[in-house]
Amino acid sequence: MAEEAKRRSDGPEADAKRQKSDKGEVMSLEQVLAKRKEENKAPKMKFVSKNDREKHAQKEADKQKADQKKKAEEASKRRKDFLLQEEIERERERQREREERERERKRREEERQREREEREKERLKQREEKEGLMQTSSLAEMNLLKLPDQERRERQAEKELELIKRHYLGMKENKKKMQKPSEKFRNIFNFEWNADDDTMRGDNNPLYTKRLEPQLLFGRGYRAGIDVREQRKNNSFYEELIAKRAEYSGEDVSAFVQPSKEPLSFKQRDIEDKDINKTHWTEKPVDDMTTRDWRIFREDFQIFIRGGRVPVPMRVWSEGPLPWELLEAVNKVGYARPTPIQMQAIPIACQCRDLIAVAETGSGKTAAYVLPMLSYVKKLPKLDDTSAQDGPYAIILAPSRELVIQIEEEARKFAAFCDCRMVSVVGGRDAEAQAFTLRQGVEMCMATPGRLCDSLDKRHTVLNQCTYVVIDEALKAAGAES
Ligand SMILES: Nc1ncnc2c1ncn2[C@@H]1O[C@H](COP(=O)(O)OP(=O)(O)OP(=O)(O)O)[C@@H](O)[C@H]1O
Repeated sequence: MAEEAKRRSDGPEADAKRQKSDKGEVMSLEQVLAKRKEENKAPKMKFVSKNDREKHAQKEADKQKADQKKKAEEASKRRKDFLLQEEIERERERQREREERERERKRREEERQREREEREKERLKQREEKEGLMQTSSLAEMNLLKLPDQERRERQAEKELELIKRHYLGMKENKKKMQKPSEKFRNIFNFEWNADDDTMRGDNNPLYTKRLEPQLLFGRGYRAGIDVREQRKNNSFYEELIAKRAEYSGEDVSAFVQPSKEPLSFKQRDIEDKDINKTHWTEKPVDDMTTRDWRIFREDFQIFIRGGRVPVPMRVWSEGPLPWELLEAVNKVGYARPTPIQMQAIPIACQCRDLIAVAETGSGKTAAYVLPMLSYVKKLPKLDDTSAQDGPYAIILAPSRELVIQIEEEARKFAAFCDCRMVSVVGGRDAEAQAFTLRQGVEMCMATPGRLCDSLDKRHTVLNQCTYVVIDEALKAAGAES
């Protein structure tokens, strides 16, 4: 553009000169002017209809699209070629590795084969040497080395035949006798004592005239360390004692003498057992219940026990250890049968044994510990003005006020029948009234741990004679305290 502008500004003369220098010939001024006029002539305007313009635009767009498509195809082809090339390269690499591995395997195989062959050779060599040695030694053994060949072969065959016979016909070989060390040294320490030299014979010593025998009938007449059943067969300790007693005092002792039982045979015992086991526990009186029946009973009610000498459960209230007043109370309250926890826990608790009982909610745990507690308290002397100062006989601890009140309600159902007084010591109630009742004297006290400690601190009561403690929801109660 800058060149064009310069050319125009220079004028026709400079232009003519340039033309001349360009082509090697000089143009006339007119020619230059004509040419410039020609060049400066405005381009001829041409009318293009809208349709044509649209067609043109469409053509342009198609062209562009085709170009783009072509470019995309080319790029895709290039990419495919590239990937193909890469894949080929990779395959070549893999092939190379395979060949390498194969070569390595072959080399190792050859090496192993060589080693094997060497070992085999070595073994053969050793065997040959050994056989040679053996042959020489066996020949030497038979004194055949110096013999001529024919004779040696005959002797060797004889020897072989003898060996075969010994092996297959079981001919005995005289083994060399070995002497045991104990036999060897037996005769070394041989004390030649005279029988008269034995001082233990005690011909003269009065100590040994009567040998000491263990006191068989000491205590109950059994010797320790010897089977008791065996001893019992021969022992008449009690019979002798009873006979002596009868002789001495002239008493009738027939009641003490037990008729000896003839032991039953296993078969008889089986028959008896079967007869007893035929009846179900529901049809048996309590005295006929066997250990097996009690086991079935516990299984039926899902009672699981731990501990030693656990008393049998009560099947019905009347079979239990509760006094008649409490049985009447239970009847009045309307508890027809004991629940499983009551069946097992009441007989244990009535023996005043420590007990941990676990049962689901609403299974009658409260009655299971309240009834034995009432039974225990009932047997103790009634509290008077003096003994009331030593506090209650029994306490029940529960973690919450609501539970204590619930326990009190349950206990009151039965307490009236055995004239037992009780109080619940909980928060939210008149503390003075509770202290007053405690001082008046109560056999049973239900309390939350916190409030009971409070009462003890304030000297409302003491626990000088409390020997029966129940902790309901023990885990929670412990948690509440801590
Ligand atoms: N032998 C029984 N026969 C019929 N009802 C019973 C018997 N024993 C207890 N019950 C009743 O069963 C209900 C639940 O008893 P209880 O509150 O003692 O159960 P629980 O196991 O102590 O429950 P929780 O775990 O909530 O303290 C009470 O209403 C009680 O009167």
